[in-house]
Amino acid sequence: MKFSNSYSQLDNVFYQRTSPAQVSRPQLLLWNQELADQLLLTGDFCRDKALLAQYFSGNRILEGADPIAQAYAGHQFGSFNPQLGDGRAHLLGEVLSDNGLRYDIQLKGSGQTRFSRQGDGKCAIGPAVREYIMSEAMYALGVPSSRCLAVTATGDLVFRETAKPGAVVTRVAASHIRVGTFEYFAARGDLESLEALTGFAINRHFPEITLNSDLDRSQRVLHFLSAVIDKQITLIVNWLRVGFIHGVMNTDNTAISGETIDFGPCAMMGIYHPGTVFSSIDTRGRYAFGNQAAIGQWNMARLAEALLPLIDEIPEKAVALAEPLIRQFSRDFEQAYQLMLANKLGMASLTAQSNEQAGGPTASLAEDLLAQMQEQELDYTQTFARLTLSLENAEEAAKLSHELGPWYGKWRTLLTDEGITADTAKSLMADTNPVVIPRNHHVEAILTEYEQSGDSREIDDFLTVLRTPYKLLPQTQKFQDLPADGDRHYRTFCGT
Ligand SMILES: Nc1ncnc2c1ncn2[C@@H]1O[C@H](COP(=O)(O)OP(=O)(O)OP(=O)(O)O)[C@@H](O)[C@H]1O
Ligand SMILES: [Mg+2]
Repeated sequence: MKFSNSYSQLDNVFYQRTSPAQVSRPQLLLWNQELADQLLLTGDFCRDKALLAQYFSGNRILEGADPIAQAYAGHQFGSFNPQLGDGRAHLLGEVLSDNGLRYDIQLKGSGQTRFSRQGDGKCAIGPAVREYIMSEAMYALGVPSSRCLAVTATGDLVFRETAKPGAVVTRVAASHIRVGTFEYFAARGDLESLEALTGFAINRHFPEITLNSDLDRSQRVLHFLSAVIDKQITLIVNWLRVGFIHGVMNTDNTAISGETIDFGPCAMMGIYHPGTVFSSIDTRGRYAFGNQAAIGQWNMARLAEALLPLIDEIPEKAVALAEPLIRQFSRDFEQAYQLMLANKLGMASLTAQSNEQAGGPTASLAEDLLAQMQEQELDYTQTFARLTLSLENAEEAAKLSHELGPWYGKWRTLLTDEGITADTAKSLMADTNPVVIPRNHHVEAILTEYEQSGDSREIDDFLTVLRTPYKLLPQTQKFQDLPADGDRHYRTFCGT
């Protein structure tokens, strides 16, 4: 593994240089060979589980790594906390992947740092394995996401409500720069670091902005903000496409790269309802399924605020330049969201009328379906998968026509009117509507079983199914049945 360490070459206000904690008995629990191959991780040590456990528990440091804990701040449930940072994570460095892109390799659960506050710096096996499963599922679903290379048991206990076995999860992401990283320097009035961070983030994620020599500083920063907003829109539209609820969309959990990070209290929506919330601490539903776009926009407004001093020295002027980009979020999101729903219904673009006016036939057809799903308490994933199937299966079509009433006929008529054949619609829908999601009750059952038996075969089976979410495998059904209680009693917790 060949590291570069561009982040740790920034000024030391950006991080604390610190080593992961030593652990008692490291044991490799999960290893992601496909990801290792993509990261061009070769060499004998990759075949030596004991050695991998040493490296990915933090007991040994890979050659060339320069471990740091990154500083960041963040708005948590709307309140600003100026001092967060990696309280239980160590960034080892960056590697070049087979796609020519640079990825961070970070250990999480790897011990205390200067940013730990009251925390123990650790992670239990359950949340570590959960992050591995959920992030791999998201990646396979085609949703921008951080991924996991490994989960390593530490052999040490972690004290939560009870004593639990500890683990270190190795996370891979395009970077770990968060909206909260910008807020950290803005709140301190450290404009020099803010500018350095912005330059770093632009080089790393949007090099085309650096290459455009026509832009002055203000324009570069505005282009950057706009590019981050576009990525957030794409991310959230994808979450809504597959029924993902992040659960803790604080600005410290919002990556500039536009990837899903921090899988602490996340969950999947079964029965469609925009108010769906599973996180035990989200008592007011701030991060409910249907609120995610509005929160995404709110988070982008926090990023814009942090960037204001780089946009113009005169605050009013800076606001006047940044504000239209934040307002544009709503329009761009709506467009992307409606297009995504159209795709879920087999239409590659919004119909001509929908493009001209909000509430055109495609948009209202989709809205009507969602309203009906909500009222009839239908499963989101299953309903779209059944609609897909119904295009080639008359029996399914008859059933749906009965269950959904006139809506079904209206949809088929619109497809015909738009000149879209059943085959064309079906192939688009099959690529847009997953038949497999990491259903909450299965994720929990698998984690419980694993914590009791230590046998990872069931996890492997589950992952095999999750890795082909648009295809039914013989063993798929086993992991796709619906929970008896419709997830009404399901709760998630931050993995702290
Ligand atoms: N057990 C812990 N020990 C020390 N710090 C912690 C612990 N758990 C969380 N924190 C810190 O609390 C803050 C918020 O935690 P949060 O649950 O959002 O993040 P996380 O799951 O630790 O990490 P990430 O966002 O990197 O996935 C972060 O600064 C995090 O480092
Ligand atoms: Mg976090």
